[in-house]
Amino acid sequence: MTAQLLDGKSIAADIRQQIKTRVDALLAAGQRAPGLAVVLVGENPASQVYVRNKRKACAEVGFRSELHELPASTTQDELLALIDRLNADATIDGILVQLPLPEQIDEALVTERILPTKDVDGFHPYNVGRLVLRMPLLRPCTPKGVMTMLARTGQSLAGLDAVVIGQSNIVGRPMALELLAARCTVTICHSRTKDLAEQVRGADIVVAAVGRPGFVPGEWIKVGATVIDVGINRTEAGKLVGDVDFAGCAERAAWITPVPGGVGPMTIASLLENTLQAAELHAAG
Ligand SMILES: Nc1nc2c(c(=O)[nH]1)N[C@@H](CN(C=O)c1ccc(C(=O)N[C@@H](CCC(=O)O)C(=O)O)cc1)CN2
Repeated sequence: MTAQLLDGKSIAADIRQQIKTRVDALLAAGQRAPGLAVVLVGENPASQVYVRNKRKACAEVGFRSELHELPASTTQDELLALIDRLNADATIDGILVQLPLPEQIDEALVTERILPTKDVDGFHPYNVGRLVLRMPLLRPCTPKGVMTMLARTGQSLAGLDAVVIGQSNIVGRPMALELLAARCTVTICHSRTKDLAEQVRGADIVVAAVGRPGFVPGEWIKVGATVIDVGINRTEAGKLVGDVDFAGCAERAAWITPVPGGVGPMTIASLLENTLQAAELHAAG
């Protein structure tokens, strides 16, 4: 079997086109463009790429975005003060603080400072709590993008066995909640999981989000499974690779996401959807 590609780049382009159409309608109705504030602390090269890609996508769909670049030496209080100002800014519908943050800053404290209705990353406990309680509002971008990709396969997820490898707050844990809400039977695997290969071998859907290049070999994949690779690993040669052995997994899977060009672009597309949703929430008062 050679897997069908879940082409995140083209799915994200479709979503951007739909959003641009909705923004054009807002503008035609005399409303302002949605506004996104992007906060970047430090000089992490990967974060600089992601922030640039996010703002480029904003421009393409007609959002207004503003970049707040702070030095790596920024104190926690300085960052919290900026967030307070952005929370109070009525022209800002969404606020995102690019992660990771320098070690002197508590990411959880920063995340909780963002108004839940401006939390377009969906990381605030309020928004995660709503996901737990099946009352989703603003959903974490990467898991939301994965669900959009899974919908494109046309398969019903109800009753499927899903294995999520990785338990991070921004991917693994909310990913498991999204799959549970879609009525999958979900297993979250992590560094202490016994016999990981056996867990994966039983999965109809495998989401790899461990940050280890080529971690999931093809021999672990059930024939006909769907493989979602969230990994973004840069090799010594500077090549981007995912968390799965793509060639090996593609021989057995029915569907697979590429890296690059898979989940990454969908993360940004979901951010745009969240920002438009936040703008509509704010316009509704
Ligand atoms: N505040 C946030 N920080 C981080 C998030 C997040 O959702 N919110 N997620 C990740 C990084 N991330 C978003 O910021 C992200 C990663 C990758 C891509 C992407 O488009 N990747 C491309 C390749 C890009 C490249 O050339 O390196 C692809 O996979 O095709 C977008 C967003 C951690 N931080």
